[in-house]
Amino acid sequence: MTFQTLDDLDDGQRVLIRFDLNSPVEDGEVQDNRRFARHAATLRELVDRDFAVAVMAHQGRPGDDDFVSLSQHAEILSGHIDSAVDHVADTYGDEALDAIDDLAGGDVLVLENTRMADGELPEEEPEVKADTEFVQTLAPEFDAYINDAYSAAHRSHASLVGFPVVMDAYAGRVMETEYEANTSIAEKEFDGQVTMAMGGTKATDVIGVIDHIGDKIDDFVLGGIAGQLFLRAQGYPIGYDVEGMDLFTTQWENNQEIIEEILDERGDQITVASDVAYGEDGERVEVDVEDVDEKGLGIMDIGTDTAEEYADLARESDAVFVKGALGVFEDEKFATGTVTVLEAIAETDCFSVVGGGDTSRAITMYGMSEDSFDHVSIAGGAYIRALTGDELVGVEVLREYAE
Ligand SMILES: Nc1ncnc2c1ncn2[C@@H]1O[C@H](COP(=O)(O)OP(=O)(O)OP(=O)(O)O)[C@@H](O)[C@H]1O
Ligand SMILES: O=C(O)[C@H](O)COP(=O)(O)O
Repeated sequence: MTFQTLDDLDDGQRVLIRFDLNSPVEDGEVQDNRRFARHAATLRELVDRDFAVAVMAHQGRPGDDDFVSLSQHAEILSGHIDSAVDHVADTYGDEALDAIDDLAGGDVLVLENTRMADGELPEEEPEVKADTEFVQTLAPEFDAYINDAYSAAHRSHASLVGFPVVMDAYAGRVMETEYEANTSIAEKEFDGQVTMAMGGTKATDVIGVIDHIGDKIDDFVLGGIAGQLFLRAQGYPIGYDVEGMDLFTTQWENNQEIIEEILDERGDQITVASDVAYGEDGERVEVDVEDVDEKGLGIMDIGTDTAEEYADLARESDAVFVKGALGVFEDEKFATGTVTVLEAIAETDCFSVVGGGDTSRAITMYGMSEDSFDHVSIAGGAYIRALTGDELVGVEVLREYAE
């Protein structure tokens, strides 16, 4: 059985919804991003359908600089739905309960950062989370619980898994679309070539994907840190820490064995860069990997020939999945790899999914339209798990307790 959605819910009820509004915080300011826009669409529907809505979400992790209140998140959401969104600086205490009591149809209230609530952390079984005072106090205040936080659904925290055990639970619109698109790799049959372009800084994630779904993908084309580690494994003096960039040593130590295994068993499915780009005197310089003779090069992008080669492969593909940028696209000099491949995917009518919070930013930054892709995921860790076929506990509990 699958989960229930907003189509199964009668209008005008009192609902408790979980969003994932976890965002970059710069100098104390929460940065607006795609997560707000996506959840705002769900929220707009709930307001239009006259629901009284309380929102739960987390921001950062305890102890980190970005572990802040959700007051700014409420303001940003309000801007997106163009109607009032209140905030209460309490998670489930008296102040929160009073504010919930005052909610009428069409009202929206954002509760305080769920990770400030006793019982939200650590990760435990849904039935254990359901027994927390947090869940036991809030659940009776509402007719239904909605989980829209697909990108946090790999976490077994109270606000994500506890409520479906004790009350009617539904998937929100973001949960529904993300789930469908991200599991497509496991569930869809593609007629022709299936390509996966991967890069970014989290090489361990990328390598895990290759290891898990090698049978479903014809070609992996690599850039970013993972791409350089594969070049290192092939004997090139590439993929070593340079001053100011210590992304390689630990990820190499943790993955050397598996990279060598992958190259042994699936070498013909792996394509790495034949040329790369680095910075010198503020300029982009390109070099063939065969001509790199020192370990100290700070490689920031795949080269132009490689980018064209990857783009050609994308154009020939029936489906393309992307995780992680192929270069440091935030600097225009080093955006060639990422943008050339994304533009090729956007222009062809292959089935395409682009995942990863940072990577999906390149689409907006370089003037591409989200509509040119079948799906642009706002999830990082959850996207990876879905691609590898791993279950997401937040989704499983919605299914398990569906009526
Ligand atoms: N050669 C490189 N050196 C350093 N950083 C790189 C390189 N290539 C790509 N990156 C960086 O990788 C980042 C994106 O990768 P990341 O691993 O964070 O993946 P994501 O999937 O987009 O995000 P998340 O998993 O956090 O949602 C970009 O910000 C880009 O600058
Ligand atoms: O931003 C994310 O990937 C999700 O909100 C999960 O956050 P977490 O990694 O701090 O649990």
